[in-house]
Amino acid sequence: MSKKHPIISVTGSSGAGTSTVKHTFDQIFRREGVKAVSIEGDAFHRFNRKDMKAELDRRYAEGDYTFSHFSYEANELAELENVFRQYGETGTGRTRTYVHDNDEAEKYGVPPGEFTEWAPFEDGSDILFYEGLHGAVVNDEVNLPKYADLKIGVVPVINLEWIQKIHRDRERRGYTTEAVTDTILRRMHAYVHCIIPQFTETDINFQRVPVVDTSNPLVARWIPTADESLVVIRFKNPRGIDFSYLVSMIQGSWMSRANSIVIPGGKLDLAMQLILTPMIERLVSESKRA
Ligand SMILES: Nc1ncnc2c1ncn2[C@@H]1O[C@H](COP(=O)(O)OP(=O)(O)OP(=O)(O)O)[C@@H](O)[C@H]1O
Ligand SMILES: O=C(CO)[C@H](O)[C@H](O)COP(=O)(O)O
Repeated sequence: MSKKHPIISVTGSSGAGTSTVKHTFDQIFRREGVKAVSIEGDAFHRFNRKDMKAELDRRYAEGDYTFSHFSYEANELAELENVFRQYGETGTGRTRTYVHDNDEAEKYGVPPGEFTEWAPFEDGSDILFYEGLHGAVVNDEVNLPKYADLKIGVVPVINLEWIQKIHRDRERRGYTTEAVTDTILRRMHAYVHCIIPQFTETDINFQRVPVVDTSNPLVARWIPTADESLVVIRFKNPRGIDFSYLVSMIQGSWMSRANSIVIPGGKLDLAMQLILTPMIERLVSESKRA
């Protein structure tokens, strides 16, 4: 953790909604005059698309069916930890972009499935914002929560997460439902061993829960809307959280546990603003005094 150069990490599985949550953070940063530099977690994939397929084929041939983009070994996590550590110490660092589709290819001038060159963060930032798969990994090699000052989990219930991923990958990345289903299945081992353990490290988890039937996520005609869902917001350390204020400000919310508040899905943006704005303000004001 760093008082001088704070880091916020937002972790979620593929399709969980971390990019969507980033929009809310960007609104808070803009309103609070916070200059944030950001990392899109796929930048730290170890392989480009072609090499990843070759690696998958190699491992399958050896009988290893557990490898995927979720796996630790498929990502440069030691490099990510170095970036976190360097940013915490100096406010500098670097990142790149993994290009997923033709729209991004046009934007970055790099073909889909390839990386842009590494580039330094802009100078003079107040915060480093990470969103991706591995923002709170603790394993034998790295301890990312040690460097992140605020750790957020975006963890929709799994049927909803699959619906979101299927719709997003179909509409924005050109994959078929069958291809996305195969990807979900292939990633299951690493999902259990590499992704979900992070959500006990995170300070706050936002878990969207549909209140409509999602029994067969493979045939859902649309992603359950905000009004078709609730959100469970769990705080790892509830001390200091003014729950009575939150319940009074968020119409239709209630406490489900001493560390968890449940809100209507349509109030997620408001809840994030109410909860995160003071936390971000405190990180930045403390960094200015450090
Ligand atoms: N709170 C929400 N309400 C409704 N739809 C949502 C919500 N969050 C995410 N989605 C939808 O789910 C899909 C996946 O969201 P998003 O792209 O943010 O996921 P992601 O975690 O960034 O995925 P990846 O890590 O693979 O890039 C998108 O179609 C998005 O519009
Ligand atoms: O979204 C991802 C993980 O969250 C991966 O970056 C993505 O699936 C890799 O893309 P592709 O296999 O299409 O090159």
